[in-house]
Amino acid sequence: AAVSRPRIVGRLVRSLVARAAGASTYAPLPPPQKVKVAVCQLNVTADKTQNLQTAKKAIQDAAAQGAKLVVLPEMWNCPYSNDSFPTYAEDIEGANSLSVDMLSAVAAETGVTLIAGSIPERCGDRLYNTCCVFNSRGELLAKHRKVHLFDIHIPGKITFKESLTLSSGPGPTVVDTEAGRLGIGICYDIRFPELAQLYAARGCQVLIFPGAFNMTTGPVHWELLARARAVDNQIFVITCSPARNPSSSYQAWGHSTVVGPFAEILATTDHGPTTIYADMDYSQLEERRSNMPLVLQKRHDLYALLDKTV
Ligand SMILES: O=C(O)CCC(=O)C(=O)O
Repeated sequence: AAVSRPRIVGRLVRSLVARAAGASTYAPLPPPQKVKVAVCQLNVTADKTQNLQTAKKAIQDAAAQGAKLVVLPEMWNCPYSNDSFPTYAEDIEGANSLSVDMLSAVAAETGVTLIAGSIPERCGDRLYNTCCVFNSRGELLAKHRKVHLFDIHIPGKITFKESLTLSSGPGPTVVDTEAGRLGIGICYDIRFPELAQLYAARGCQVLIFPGAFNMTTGPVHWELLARARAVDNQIFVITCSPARNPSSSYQAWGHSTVVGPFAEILATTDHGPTTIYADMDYSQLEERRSNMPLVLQKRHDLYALLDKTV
């Protein structure tokens, strides 16, 4: 039976969302020191009920393997298309969100911290591409609405305009969880280094990007961007894609990956449905940053990260 879903407003524990300033040195790191993460590269179909079942089983299996942090892909409950977003959208703040009910219940049942990829969110007359974060009691800790919409035109290759249906989110999302301090971005958000820098400056230990790159940009940019964000900020980076579904109009690149703070690949995969695991040791953050103290060596007299959100 589903865990009863208290009013989401009450569950959105905004006080847990770190609002610390974008300092020029890294903020102190909260516990724990080690976290096993599962990154679920789910097969996404046009059947929402099936997508929910697939996600639920993947989370349960990941928890049974000992994962404490579980990550789902971008748009895991619906096909990635502007036609689908309005149809599959749910009111996350409302009482009848099938996806949120399932996620909340399975997080509570398994006791994992759940970074629930993204789903199309309806709020009034707007739609957002939204990632929900649940704690091990199934409470919604935070939600990230994709900040940078995916509007691109590469002639003969790919044209996509999320802004036809979606609105962009208000800002960055830093969330303190039992699995550490996390900075959330969705797919295209990974292309903007300032967002990752801002998260690092606020003491995040891991940057998590549910995403669905494609067959044009995926092969060239997906891993490069994840490793670039990791090496620049000496931080863990997780990307989580849907599996490639041959019958889908949008061919996802797959290749979900976990990157360490030396930009080393800790776990990765090809494009099929699977779950990958990695053990993240947060003491490596201090080690890498003391071996190579980039944040101290920056020429703060020459340039600065301007955080306009505090
Ligand atoms: O940046 C890219 O190449 C792909 C981004 C994307 O697919 C998305 O933001 O959903």
